[in-house]
Amino acid sequence: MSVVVVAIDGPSGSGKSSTSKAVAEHFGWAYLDTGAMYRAMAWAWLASGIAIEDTAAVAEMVRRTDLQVGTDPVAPTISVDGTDVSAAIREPRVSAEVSKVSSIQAVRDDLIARQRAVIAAAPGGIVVEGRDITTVVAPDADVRILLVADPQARVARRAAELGEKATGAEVTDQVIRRDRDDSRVTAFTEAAEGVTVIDSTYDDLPTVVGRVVTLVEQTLAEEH
Ligand SMILES: Nc1ncnc2c1ncn2[C@@H]1O[C@H](COP(=O)(O)OP(=O)(O)OP(=O)(O)O)[C@@H](O)[C@H]1O
Ligand SMILES: Nc1ccn([C@H]2C[C@H](O)[C@@H](COP(=O)(O)O)O2)c(=O)n1
Repeated sequence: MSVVVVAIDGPSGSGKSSTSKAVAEHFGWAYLDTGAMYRAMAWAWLASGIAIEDTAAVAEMVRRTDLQVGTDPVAPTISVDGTDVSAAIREPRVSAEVSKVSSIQAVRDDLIARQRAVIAAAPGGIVVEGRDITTVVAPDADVRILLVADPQARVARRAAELGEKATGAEVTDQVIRRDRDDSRVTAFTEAAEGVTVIDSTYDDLPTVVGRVVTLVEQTLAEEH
């Protein structure tokens, strides 16, 4: 039996992680946060002392790094060479630097191969979220969604989530500047052909989850 793949892309703060986890949990499927993989490699790079300009050395470090990703949507985990970095990769210092690492093509090639291996090994189904899932990682996914929201809503959500852990300037940087940098290497600002756009600006999380679940159910019913 083949794996059901739901691919969700979108800008920072549009709700990809929250929505994907809830949809995966609803169906009893796995969940893959590809952004966490880039964050984990950025965390490793920050500890390495390698100059970012030496892209070959950064890519080699990534190639040698053991990355373990847990795909339980209720308790996703991620570790680098045996160290649990689940909390550390969310720190503002990682958010501020991750785009430098994720914009190195050799790093992307390495992580995309690992992402495809996780997808292929998923039992039953998997919800995969990121920036290039609908276009590069899994363009043949059963369901492909671009989850968007207005920049003001995304900044407000991130600010509420981080509270005193980040200043207003850091929040704006994490959302607006990061999207600008990330969109140079991944195409998540426009929906590719066959991708369904879901706008979460005015809908709360349960409503958005319900829309995705309905879309998945309709698509699977049409496939059979
Ligand atoms: N539909 C929604 N309405 C209101 N708040 C939401 C909604 N969806 C998600 N949120 C909240 O917005 C914040 C960002 O959501 P989430 O982390 O899922 O976004 P994301 O797209 O995965 O972001 P990033 O790509 O930066 O990791 C979280 O605090 C989450 O609880
Ligand atoms: N498929 C992906 C997923 C993520 N990235 C990059 C871009 C983001 O700035 C960074 C962290 O992702 P987030 O945790 O905010 O979703 O990783 C990418 O290039 N491709």
